[in-house]
Amino acid sequence: MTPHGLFSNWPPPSKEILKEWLDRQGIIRDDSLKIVDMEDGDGWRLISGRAMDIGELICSIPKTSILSHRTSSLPPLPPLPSSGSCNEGSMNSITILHLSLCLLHEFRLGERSPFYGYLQSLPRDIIGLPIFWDLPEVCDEDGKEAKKWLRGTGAERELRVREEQGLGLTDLHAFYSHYSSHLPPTSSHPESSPIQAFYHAFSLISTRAFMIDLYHLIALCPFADILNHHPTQPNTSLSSDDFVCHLCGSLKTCPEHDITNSQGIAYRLLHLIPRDIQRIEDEPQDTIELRVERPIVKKGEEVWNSYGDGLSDAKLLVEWGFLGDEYTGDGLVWDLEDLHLKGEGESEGYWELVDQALNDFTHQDSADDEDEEERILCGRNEQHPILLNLDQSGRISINIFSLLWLDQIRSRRKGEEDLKAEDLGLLVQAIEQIESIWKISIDEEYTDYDTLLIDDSVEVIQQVIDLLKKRVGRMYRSDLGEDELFKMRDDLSPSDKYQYMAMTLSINERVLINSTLNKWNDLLYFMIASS
Ligand SMILES: C[S@@+](CC[C@H](N)C(=O)[O-])C[C@H]1O[C@@H](n2cnc3c(N)ncnc32)[C@H](O)[C@@H]1O
Repeated sequence: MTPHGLFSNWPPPSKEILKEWLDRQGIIRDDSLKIVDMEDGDGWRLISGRAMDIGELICSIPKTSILSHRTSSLPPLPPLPSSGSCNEGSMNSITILHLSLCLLHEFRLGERSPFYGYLQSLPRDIIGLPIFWDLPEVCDEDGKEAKKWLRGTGAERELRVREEQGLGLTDLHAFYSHYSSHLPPTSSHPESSPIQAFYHAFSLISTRAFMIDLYHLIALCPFADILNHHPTQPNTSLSSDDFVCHLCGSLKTCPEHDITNSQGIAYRLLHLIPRDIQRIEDEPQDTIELRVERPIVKKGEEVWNSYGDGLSDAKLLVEWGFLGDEYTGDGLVWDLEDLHLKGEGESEGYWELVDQALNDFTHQDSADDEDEEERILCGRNEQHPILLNLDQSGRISINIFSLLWLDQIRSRRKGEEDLKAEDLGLLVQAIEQIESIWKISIDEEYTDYDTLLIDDSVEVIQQVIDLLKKRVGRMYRSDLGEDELFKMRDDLSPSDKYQYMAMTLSINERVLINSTLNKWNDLLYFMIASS
């Protein structure tokens, strides 16, 4: 049993109690939707009893029924003694930790919580997120072994990012040791709860809370949180008007807090077309909706949500505790330190140079370009233009190549000369040249190519190869081949579920890196042999 001390007298989760509670809250659901058990018996999912077309309503949830720090009865928190810097990351972490405390408070209230009908439906054990894998009392020996397999993977990086944002295990401890005495005693919990109770609440917030609006910030959305995530073909996503009054949460113009225009409409609504403003002003209540988007829902099949676009397996594992079956996301990501460019690459001037060179250079992914998958470099990521990654198709980002190439020019000149405008022109030529040599090498047509820039490019190719080798070399049991690893994973006992996920992630990343390494080695060999 999970040692959090919660739910000792609670009957098992009941779908009926949940449905009655949802009805009382005015949460509207399509009649054909059915809550059923997950195939492995661990949790629930949603099935549709009929085909549903695009635009049809799956559910509508009044914001009064969501569980946020605004709707919880936990008294407002006093400030942390030293909240340090108040950047976006730390605000985000405080919001998550605060809502975890609110949820724990509601659990401690038990049947006296107005959310009881919903709370009783939630998982009773701590969700085994990787942040807890080192704790045998939460994740047994399986977690400890699994943690080793995360070494060098994207999940290790995601865990580091979470720590930098103030969501590491030590942050959970610091927050809870400061605020646990702030939890009011309840009839079933007159004493403070152990840290494991806070872990449990945190694991539920990490895996189930959604961003709602400027007033509630993040919240648990009953019923909407039954939907599982589909990485590539979700049927729906949660929609909430987030531009509410941040003081009272009103979506329609609020006479008390809003600054209005001459027609009495709040400025925060003026980005909308008049028809939508009218709809908002006339609506009796503000709701969160899930509607069928693309593709349509099929009869008898699961209705899938999207927890976010392009979420990588590493992120899904760290924040939601599972792996998707399909590869999405940015692939493998490097930092400037990994490229030994921390100093230079961090300076804006350096990125400006790369930007200047690449801005006019069209090497963006385009669906109608048949050769796209055959390239050795991938274009810049629209959302993160300075991302240093290896994409899921085994292409190194043009940013990595560019930074290494400029660095190669600088080191050839031994720092005696700054980079010049002509160098940017040469960089673009080098990119085009690498692509065309790669194409010649795979087409096996031994055509002549211009050998200008070859020496520098060969150096850069060596560095890309080193970068990839180093990444695999850092992984746990990097001495083992892919076949041995697959066998080891498939021989695991069914109870070693964390090891299974961690090994799967680690093996998938190795397969991607090794296939990319083969391509760059082939390219290097071809260039040396044909020059
Ligand atoms: C918002 S809840 C969804 C409801 C969940 N099935 C339940 O019964 O509690 C998110 C959790 O569901 C599970 N989940 C969601 N999508 C999944 C998927 N595609 N495959 C496996 N598990 C998934 C993960 O455990 C995740 O942390």
